[in-house]
Amino acid sequence: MTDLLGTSEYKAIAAGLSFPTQAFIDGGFRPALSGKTFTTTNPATGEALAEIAACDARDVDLAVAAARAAFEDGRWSKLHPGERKETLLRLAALMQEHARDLAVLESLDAGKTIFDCETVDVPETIHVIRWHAELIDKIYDQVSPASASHIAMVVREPVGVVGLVLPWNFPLLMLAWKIGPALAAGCSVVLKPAAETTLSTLRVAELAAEAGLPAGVLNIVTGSGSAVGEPLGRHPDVDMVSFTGSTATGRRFLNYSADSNLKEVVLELGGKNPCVVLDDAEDLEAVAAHVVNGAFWNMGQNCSAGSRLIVQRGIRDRLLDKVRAEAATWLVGDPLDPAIRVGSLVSQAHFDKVAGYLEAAQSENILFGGRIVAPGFIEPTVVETARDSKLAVEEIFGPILTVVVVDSVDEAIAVANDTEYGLAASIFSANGRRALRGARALRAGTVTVNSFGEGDVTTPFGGYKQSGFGGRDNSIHAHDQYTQLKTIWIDLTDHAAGD
Ligand SMILES: NC(=O)C1=CN([C@@H]2O[C@H](COP(=O)(O)OP(=O)(O)OC[C@H]3O[C@@H](n4cnc5c(N)ncnc54)[C@H](OP(=O)(O)O)[C@@H]3O)[C@@H](O)[C@H]2O)C=CC1
Ligand SMILES: CCCCCC/C=C/C(=O)O
Repeated sequence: MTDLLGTSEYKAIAAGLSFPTQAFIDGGFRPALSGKTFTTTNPATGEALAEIAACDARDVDLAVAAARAAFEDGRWSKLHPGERKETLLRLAALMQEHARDLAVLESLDAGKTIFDCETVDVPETIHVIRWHAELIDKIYDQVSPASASHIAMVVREPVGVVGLVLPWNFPLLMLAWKIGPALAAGCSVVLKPAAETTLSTLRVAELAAEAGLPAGVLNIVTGSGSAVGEPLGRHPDVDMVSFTGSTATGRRFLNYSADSNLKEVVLELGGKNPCVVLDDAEDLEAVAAHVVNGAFWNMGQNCSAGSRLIVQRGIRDRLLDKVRAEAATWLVGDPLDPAIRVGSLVSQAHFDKVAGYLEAAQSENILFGGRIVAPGFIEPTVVETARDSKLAVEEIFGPILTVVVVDSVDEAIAVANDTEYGLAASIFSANGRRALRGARALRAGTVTVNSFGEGDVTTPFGGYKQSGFGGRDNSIHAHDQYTQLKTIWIDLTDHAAGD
């Protein structure tokens, strides 16, 4: 467990931080070709943090060309897997050395609490990079059951140049979920961080260079979705794109692919994830802790947030008392105060969007919270509502939990599945058989029983329905995104000898 510092010590670290602000292309930091920049701010204070290179399609072209050259000459793609592993382990070690600075940088840039950055985002990011590094020299290819006169091999090859487009809610962790397997597999990467949360990504690029990652293998093109994300999605020399973000933007990437070179597209999209509590659930304090964590962790800015509580009527009152008590312990305030669990929403624009939902909640039955604490800061809010209300149906991506009361297990599952999304779900019951039947009936990529969570790096993460498709992040299956299968048939017949 990380030893946390005091707020003043974190502020002192923040004041002394240094970090790159230019795009990272072909092994070096450089301004946008246009010379333009954009300002990134600390959403918790509104203060400007840095001017960052505002790249466009011409910078994307440069980065893709660098990635292509690196891929084709094999400086990374053809290295022995064990050598790639050593480089990635050096990167993980450097990130560990600079873990505290990375945590503070992430907190400043995204409004995330230092508590989460120190205890989850940064340690988990390092763990994920290490895990994929360790995996890569342990994956074997296959020999198929062909006849005695043939050998048929099935070998994995890196896909080539991959475009990775990241969201702003877990900037470091999503970077690790994507570059971990992509680099381990031998691909070259052109990565676009979300404009709001670029700084930690650039710092990792700096550390990657220090770790010995060859030039051109990891390129970071900074800028907006329209100026950088779209040209990357449309680029004819990008072999695949792995995207995490909204369903609307994911849809665009399919169009970009269809309109360009039919690049592979892997989408990890939104969610409106149900948390089903059946009336035989036990230890309601523990259940409430999971419910509150699922709904309010990272200010609810989590595609797998348990944002819909579906509770059987018989247990409603007792559970909601516990949920209220638990939510009251989630203090809202300065993200650099380690006692704080609810920091700032990521940006003014996102705050405005969530505040709109809070406004809509005022005409519903608010059970807890419901206030804007300060610009950017919304207190955890629990609101009872109809199953088809706007609040219960749309992805809010903020600290607002909806509660829908049901009368039976079948109704609970029906309400849970009545959504266009299918990323994650939870079910709570003391009866193992009921819980497992429910787990099988819930249409979601990850279902947790008597807990909330996304699993860990060992288990695949991705969605059913409009929560995404094309592959999974995390686990050995993540490598499927970044490799393709080649069949090599060898005919052993010696025609000259007649056998
Ligand atoms: N699944 C998840 O984890 C996430 C879901 N969301 C959901 O999406 C909502 C909107 O958030 P938002 O930031 O707008 O999410 P987006 O899906 O728009 O952003 C995700 C990434 O895509 C980029 N992008 C945006 N527009 C385009 C485009 N036209 N072409 C190519 N790339 C593009 C963004 O760039 P840039 O931001 O720099 O412009 C960012 O890097 C949230 O309120 C939430 O509901 C948001 C983030 C993560
Ligand atoms: C420690 C696991 C954290 C998982 C966060 C998953 C979020 C994904 C997303 O929002 O895209």
